[in-house]
Amino acid sequence: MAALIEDYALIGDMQTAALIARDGSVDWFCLPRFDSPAVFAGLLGTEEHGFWRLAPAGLADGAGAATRRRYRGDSLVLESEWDTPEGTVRLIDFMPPRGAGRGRPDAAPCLVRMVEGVSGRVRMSSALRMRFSYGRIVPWVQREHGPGGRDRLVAVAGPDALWLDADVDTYGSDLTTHAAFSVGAGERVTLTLSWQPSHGDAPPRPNAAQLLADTENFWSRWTGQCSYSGPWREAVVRSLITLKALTYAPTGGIVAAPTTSLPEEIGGVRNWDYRYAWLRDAAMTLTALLRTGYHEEARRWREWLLRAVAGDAQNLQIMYGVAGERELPEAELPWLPGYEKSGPVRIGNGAANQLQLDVYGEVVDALWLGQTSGLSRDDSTHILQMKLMNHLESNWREPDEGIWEVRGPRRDFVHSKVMAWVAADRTVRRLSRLPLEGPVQRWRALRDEIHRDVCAHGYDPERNTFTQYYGSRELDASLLLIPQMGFLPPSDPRVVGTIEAVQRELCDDGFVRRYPVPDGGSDTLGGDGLRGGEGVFLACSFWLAHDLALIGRGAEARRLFERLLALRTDLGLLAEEWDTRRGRLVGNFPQAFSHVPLIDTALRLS
Ligand SMILES: OC[C@H]1O[C@H](O[C@H]2O[C@H](CO)[C@@H](O)[C@H](O)[C@H]2O)[C@H](O)[C@@H](O)[C@@H]1O
Repeated sequence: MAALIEDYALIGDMQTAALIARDGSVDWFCLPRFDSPAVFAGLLGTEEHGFWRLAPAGLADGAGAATRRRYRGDSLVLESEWDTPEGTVRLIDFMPPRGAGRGRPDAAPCLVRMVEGVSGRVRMSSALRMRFSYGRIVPWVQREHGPGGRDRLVAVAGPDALWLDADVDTYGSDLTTHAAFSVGAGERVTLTLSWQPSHGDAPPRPNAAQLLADTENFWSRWTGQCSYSGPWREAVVRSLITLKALTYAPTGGIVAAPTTSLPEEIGGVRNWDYRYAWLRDAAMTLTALLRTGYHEEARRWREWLLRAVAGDAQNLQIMYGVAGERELPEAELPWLPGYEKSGPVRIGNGAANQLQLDVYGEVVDALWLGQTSGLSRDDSTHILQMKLMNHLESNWREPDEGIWEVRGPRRDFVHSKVMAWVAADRTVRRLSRLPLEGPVQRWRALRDEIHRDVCAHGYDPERNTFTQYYGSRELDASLLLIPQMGFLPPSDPRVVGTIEAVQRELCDDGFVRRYPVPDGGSDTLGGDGLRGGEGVFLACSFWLAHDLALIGRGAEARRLFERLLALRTDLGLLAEEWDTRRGRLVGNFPQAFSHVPLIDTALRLS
């Protein structure tokens, strides 16, 4: 059975990622890209769907969890240690970056597992069960004899080949590759798994010690660029590392999370594939990176955006594949039972074809921040921005699926209109600086018209709150972004009224739900077109802390922020949601959309 979501560690090479449980089991690993089929899908099924466990042998059932674990400094190199009756042993897990610009863009993706003896002599056991195509295909495994008895195993299934290099003997049984060995103090045993297309040549044998040094150097150079030195720095830097890990290095695209179908409710149906580049999530990520000194990522994402949108700027999609792919058909994988039986497991994402008008605002806002943060001026970006604005001018009155990607009827979501205002506002500001580049009067008129429309139709004067959509009485946590986006000042009574209404109606244990949903476990259809409930939404809870600070309730804001920080795992990671009843993280993991507002709120509070 898979571990608790909070028990997983993330390692990655900025093209894909792996999740490793406390007991040393890699239960999720897609190769060669984030959105490729998984070779270890035990996370969403059983051990039959693939895993690689490396841990001390002979520990009693249930006693397999590492005694302690941490990332080595500000890096994605994971260190797990077990104190056993035989002695202490350390396992170092990492993936060396192979991205463009670091000399080895085509290097084979590689998972390195190094076992180091700390004291005594500890018997170790490795069980490697490769199941390609999300746990469905047992590969054909062969031994290749190498010089000096250094054999390699190669596992082939269709287009994929995985090469296992081990310092110790391996043997096969139960369609699984095993190794049993021991390490004494000061000894090191390494096992590596490298992916290659099956038609390609054998990848070189990894030099693990060199790769470890390169990987640690990479992360220390990268985190060394961080300009943030305020309070909660450790949490901010870990969030930045996580966001960087979710960036697809060859193109600059950013995935929302490295997983699919971790449920928003244990046992529920709200299970989605997040291994794609949402414009909304990526734009927000960019603003967090820009504010903490990371300009190169912003420049590369801007180029990614231009390429992804190129050719069809009128039909902007709300998400793309990491290389800009448009077709992301949603399908179910019936052979996977789902995380703790939360089915269906889905790949692809039908939300790609939705209309979500807010993305225009998020994208133009990120471009604006880039412009004001010193990113070089770029004509193509300006042309794109004008095309987006032309489209928005004719379409902002349309009902849409909104920020939460509802699968119910389209509505005039207030947040979508507010973000349309943001797009017009940032365009006015840009053209006020560069008057020759466009018709500032036209965009000013549009901006003011949207503002009047939202205030007339999206605000309920009786209850003194903005509402979820025009004509509704319901609330929506995305309204918390109104003051953060500058639509109205924090001191405006309508803003304060909305924040207080969200606190009254959407809070659960002080954390914020996105909007009202049926009770957990219920079979009732919610307003979002889905059955069942979900946890409190961490991004929205950070937004509340941010707003409280904006309206001068700093102590309350800090208390909420600290409570949210306490929900992070021991390794500083956050999923999308929190189940207040079970006290567990739920939803895809780790989730950029949770780490971004963590950074924004820390910046605001500091
Ligand atoms: O709950 C319905 C929708 O949930 C997902 O969307 C959520 O995640 C996105 C990525 O982080 C985020 O941009 C969006 O605002 C969230 O609501 C899912 O991907 C959708 O397909 C689904 O309809």
